[in-house]
Amino acid sequence: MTRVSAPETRVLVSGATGRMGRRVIEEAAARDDVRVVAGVSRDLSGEISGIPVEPAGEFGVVLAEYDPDVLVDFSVPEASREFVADCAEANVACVVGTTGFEADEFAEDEFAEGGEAALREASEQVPVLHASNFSRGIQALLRAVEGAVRDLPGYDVEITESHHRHKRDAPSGTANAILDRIESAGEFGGRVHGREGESLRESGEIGVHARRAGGIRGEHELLLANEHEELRLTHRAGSRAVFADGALDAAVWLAGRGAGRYDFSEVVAE
Ligand SMILES: NC(=O)C1=CN([C@@H]2O[C@H](COP(=O)(O)OP(=O)(O)OC[C@H]3O[C@@H](n4cnc5c(N)ncnc54)[C@H](OP(=O)(O)O)[C@@H]3O)[C@@H](O)[C@H]2O)C=CC1
Ligand SMILES: O=C(O)C1=N[C@H](C(=O)O)C[C@H](O)C1
Repeated sequence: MTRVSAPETRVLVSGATGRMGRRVIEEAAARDDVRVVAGVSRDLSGEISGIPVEPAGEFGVVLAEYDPDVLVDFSVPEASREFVADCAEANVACVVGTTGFEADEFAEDEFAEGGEAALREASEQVPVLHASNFSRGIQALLRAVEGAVRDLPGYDVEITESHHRHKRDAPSGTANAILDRIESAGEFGGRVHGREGESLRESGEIGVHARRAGGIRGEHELLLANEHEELRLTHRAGSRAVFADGALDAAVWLAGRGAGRYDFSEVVAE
């Protein structure tokens, strides 16, 4: 009997020369369900691990030439918006891992009702999945956050995230996603980013702290405390492979779906 295997998902990587782009290319090489057909970069024309890298400035031409099923984007917001708009025109699905968009651009209601124009518009024509964190552990953390906040009303809430010294945006996209979950699960005042000088903690505020040092891949801790006890929920990424593989899982899952906005929790649930 001849065994018919599922076709590989053809992936184009934007931000291909970056820490994540390179890792996506490396991880894809070890899988048989995806194939990176090309990467794009502003500066490099050549190859990364045998994969052709084409000019980002000719993105539309690259889409036509390589005919990918899915774009996997780990770049910067200003570039990501353009890539996604071009993909919508070319009927290419989009998995976006880039963070650092304007506050609330990607908040769930904002996306649906008018926040991030490029993603919203693209999702009317092609499937679009944006996640600030493609690790499965963070998906579990997000669910745990909701339960903890609901179960511990009135507890003080603080988030600390730690990343490598090259990270451009703060707080991290993941910290923002955790903040959104906290605020949807309970009644809180405002977000307070760091503290200095006269800064007595007010009831209901959520403290947010960003550390940048060395090569830390990504750590997020949620602390809930009252006078008598502390609960700490911590996630630590040991390698960028966890993000790259999650994004590739999302690409395989997204290929062939109808236009719309999708969430990484749907990928993890299957
Ligand atoms: N969702 C998730 O799970 C994760 C998300 N991230 C996010 O992914 C993003 C990238 O992270 P990382 O790989 O560490 O960053 P890097 O700085 O290493 O890479 C970013 C890449 O984007 C490209 N780029 C930068 N500016 C432009 C531009 N104007 N036009 C086109 N391309 C551009 C650069 O390539 P070149 O200069 O060659 O064009 C660069 O290689 C960040 O937003 C980060 O927060 C990171 C890890 C996990
Ligand atoms: O820039 C990074 O490295 C990471 N960015 C993402 C974020 O901003 O949340 C995810 C992960 O923590 C690594």
